[in-house]
Amino acid sequence: MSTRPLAIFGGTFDPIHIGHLTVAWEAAELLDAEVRLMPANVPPHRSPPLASAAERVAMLRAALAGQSRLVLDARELERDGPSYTVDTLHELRAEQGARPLVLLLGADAFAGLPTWNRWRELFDFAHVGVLSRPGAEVARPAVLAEEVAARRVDNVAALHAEPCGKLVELAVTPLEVSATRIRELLAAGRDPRYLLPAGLFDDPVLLAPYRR
Ligand SMILES: Nc1ncnc2c1ncn2[C@@H]1O[C@H](COP(=O)(O)OP(=O)(O)OP(=O)(O)O)[C@@H](O)[C@H]1O
Ligand SMILES: O=C(O)c1ccc[n+]([C@@H]2O[C@H](COP(=O)([O-])O)[C@@H](O)[C@H]2O)c1
Repeated sequence: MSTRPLAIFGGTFDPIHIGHLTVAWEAAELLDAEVRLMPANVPPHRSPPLASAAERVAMLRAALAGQSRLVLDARELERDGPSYTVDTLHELRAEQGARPLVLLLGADAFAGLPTWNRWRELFDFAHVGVLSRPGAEVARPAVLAEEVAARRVDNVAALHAEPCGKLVELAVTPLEVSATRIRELLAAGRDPRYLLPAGLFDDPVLLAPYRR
């Protein structure tokens, strides 16, 4: 079997920035996958976002306009309570049959995986693609290192051949950009225009959550 994978890139996207877009785009190329950006309604393990779900979706729509390789999947906004990834992948697996699913995670998010809800089950539903991120070259906890050793493949073809269970490290262009930094700049009255996607940086309504 070889089917074009479906890759999921979840995040708070408060706001979406050029780091997200660059790594998602490169993952789509490297994996030859459809990539869906999936905003979390209630992101587990962090304080609530400054922008509402509707505001974050409006920013995602503006950021994704004009191309078709990266698409929005807003399904988590329809669920109340913490947006646990295992629940989302369970739902996607039921929809997608045996199609390969790939959960994309920045290296910082991946390092925290053992704290996630039912984290080992994630591999029963999807492969994991770890996206390099500058500043996230931290030691991985031992349980995670064991999981990596058992599941790691170097060739993305292995991800096309099976529906789930493998792990691949994707060397994407390192961009030291974070939503935290962008929020800080906007709150200070600065203009981080080139850290933001076109379609966002000149829109006072979309950026209002960070200036109020
Ligand atoms: N510059 C980047 N390079 C690689 N991965 C990134 C980058 N920015 C974000 N990610 C990844 O995108 C996903 C969603 O991240 P998130 O929306 O929390 O953005 P963030 O910039 O990390 O935000 P914050 O600063 O608010 O924590 C996570 O898997 C994260 O690791
Ligand atoms: O399922 C979990 O327990 C879990 C814990 C922390 C984060 N996540 C997901 O990881 C993605 C990135 O989270 P964040 O906080 O870095 O934006 C987002 O889709 C979250 O819903 C999921």
